[in-house]
Amino acid sequence: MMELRAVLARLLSRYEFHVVGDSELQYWPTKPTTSPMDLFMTVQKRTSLPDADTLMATGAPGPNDNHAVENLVLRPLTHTVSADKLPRTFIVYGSNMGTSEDYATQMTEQLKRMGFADITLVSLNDWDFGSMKSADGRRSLVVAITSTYNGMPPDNARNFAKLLDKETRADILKDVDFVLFGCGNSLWHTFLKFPRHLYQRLDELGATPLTEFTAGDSNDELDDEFMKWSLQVGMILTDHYGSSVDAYIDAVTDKSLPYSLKYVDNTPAAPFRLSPENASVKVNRELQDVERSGRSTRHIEITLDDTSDISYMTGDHLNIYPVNAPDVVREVSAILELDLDVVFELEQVSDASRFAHSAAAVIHGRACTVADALQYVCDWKEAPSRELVVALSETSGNKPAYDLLRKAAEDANTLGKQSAGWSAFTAQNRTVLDVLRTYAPLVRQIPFATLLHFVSAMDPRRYSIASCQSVVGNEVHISAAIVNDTVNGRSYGGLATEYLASLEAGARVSVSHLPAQEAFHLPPPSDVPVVFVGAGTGIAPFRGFLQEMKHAGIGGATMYFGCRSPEYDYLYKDELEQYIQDGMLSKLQTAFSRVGDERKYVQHHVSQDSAKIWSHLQNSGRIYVCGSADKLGKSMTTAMVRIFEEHGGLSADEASTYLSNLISDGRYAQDIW
Ligand SMILES: Cc1cc2nc3c(=O)[nH]c(=O)nc-3n(C[C@H](O)[C@H](O)[C@H](O)COP(=O)(O)O)c2cc1C
Repeated sequence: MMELRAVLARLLSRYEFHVVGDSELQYWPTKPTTSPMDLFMTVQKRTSLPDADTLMATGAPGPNDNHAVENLVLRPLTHTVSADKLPRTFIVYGSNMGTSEDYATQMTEQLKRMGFADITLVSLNDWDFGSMKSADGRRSLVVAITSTYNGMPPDNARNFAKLLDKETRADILKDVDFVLFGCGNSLWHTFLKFPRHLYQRLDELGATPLTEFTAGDSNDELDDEFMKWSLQVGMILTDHYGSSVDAYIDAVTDKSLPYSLKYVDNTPAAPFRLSPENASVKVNRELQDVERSGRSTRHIEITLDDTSDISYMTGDHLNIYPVNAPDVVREVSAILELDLDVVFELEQVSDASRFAHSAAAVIHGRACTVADALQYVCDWKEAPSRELVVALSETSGNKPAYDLLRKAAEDANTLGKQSAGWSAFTAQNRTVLDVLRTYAPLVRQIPFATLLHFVSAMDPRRYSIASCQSVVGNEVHISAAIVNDTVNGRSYGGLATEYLASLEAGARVSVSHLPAQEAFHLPPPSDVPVVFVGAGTGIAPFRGFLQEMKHAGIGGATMYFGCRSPEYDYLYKDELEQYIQDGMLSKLQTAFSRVGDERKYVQHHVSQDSAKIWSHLQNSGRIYVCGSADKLGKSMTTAMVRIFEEHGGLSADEASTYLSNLISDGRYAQDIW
């Protein structure tokens, strides 16, 4: 796809395109900006070039009068603007889990290579947007990339968002052009809420959007959408500011690799870990009757080192840094024919990286053994990247045995990841490890540094904390559902959960603490009643809340808990029944989905209790929901909207707004994934 765009850019800089006829263009309804229907053009070699400076000064149309074409024409090379004439650029991001930050780093690299010299990369909180008004009328460019959490800004954008909303000077950003990419997940009721809000506020404060609002969905092909957007933005900026077309083409097609590998003699001073080992496993026990359920959920108690400096609130999250199993490490080293004890360093030889979160980017700067790289850094269980598949296909020659691989690479480059070729390939090669196994001879032709560049570093996995620190002291408890899918006769264990399941008492682990959103904590003791709704391991934070309530001597909570059967996966049954005896729970409603003919889920019970739920909310009550976004989060949203329609006499729209207001007031708090 990148190559096609680059070819397009070259064509546009060398030829004039004129649309035949003057009727208004119609677009395919599903792609209203990118896919025109029945578009016919004449093509002529450029003989005279439009004057870029005149165009920029007057905004006058170029030699192509047709609007659709005018928007696409890239300025010719002879009028390339020097770096100091290009705008000062702020690449600003809001990100909790690193995706938007990663994309912002990639945009920084792309823009640098396009010739933009004055670039500042900062989180939204660190961006001083109040000082953007220019003294000399020179324009600035803002490239904003942000996610959203429960419809709110990410943590490193929260303070910024408060200032932005307070800002009343309508022209404060009048010297600013901006482009924005939103990251979200369509499973959330508040899909892309903050990125949309940011786009609107930047516009209201006088900034000029250079593209329409664009976003991706992490429940779909987020990376693909970002890639398309970054290429489109590159073209638009080249056109708008007159930067070099060739530099743009080089920036988006440069395949030079950023790292070279050097083997070194000395053993690294310290083992290579993404985060230091700072805790030990105390207990790791099964919560289900595995024989009957066929599934496993582990209750894990972790003792924090005194030096770990972790203090948490009930309802917060714990990050666990996964470690690859020793047999995977041995297998990968055998495939790569690498000695595990060898020590290497990576040297940066170019800034061409589009993978800020690659294993190579993380290792770069420190000596590392092959063993540590394979065990503690590389994510062998992630889906293969397009770049890895393309690199392998380039070494595959014409052998028919590699047809599937070549077709995948070709389709991914031209049609994207929805294409038949890519889908057929990933159906058989779900993980990088699968690819290494299937294409071992090709993998060995790729330098190790290149492989490290195409494989991500393992992300920590986040678990809801299932304990209250006032009760358990220097411990932290979690409940982990162990993922184990079988596809094509192969077993695919979850990266972190398979690791967690394997941990024995005494095992050392790396953990860190993540605060939950403000609303997902218990209200002050004297305050309002609470309702907990959870399914499966969604019970975890409520176990912590109930410990806290007992510790504080508070009672009266209502709990809806869903699982399959009281016989085999009723997690923490004894503890919950004890909380009823002790009065922390005044009502415990269970929903069993595999008992009897009728499948019952928690939302059905919540709907049945609609009058109570409505009156609970009228009495300033709070509702907490924890479980899968797809299954529980969505159906609870539907159930709540119906309750508001029925008891509040609200229309569907009003009921949705009512729910949104409860969420922003922190009275309907969700911890869903
Ligand atoms: C606890 C939690 C809450 C989330 N809330 C929302 C939301 O309200 N709306 C949305 O569109 N996406 C939501 N998401 C999805 C993230 O915004 C999405 O995964 C995004 O790509 C993360 O980007 P980041 O790594 O830059 O933070 C949520 C994800 C989590 C884990």
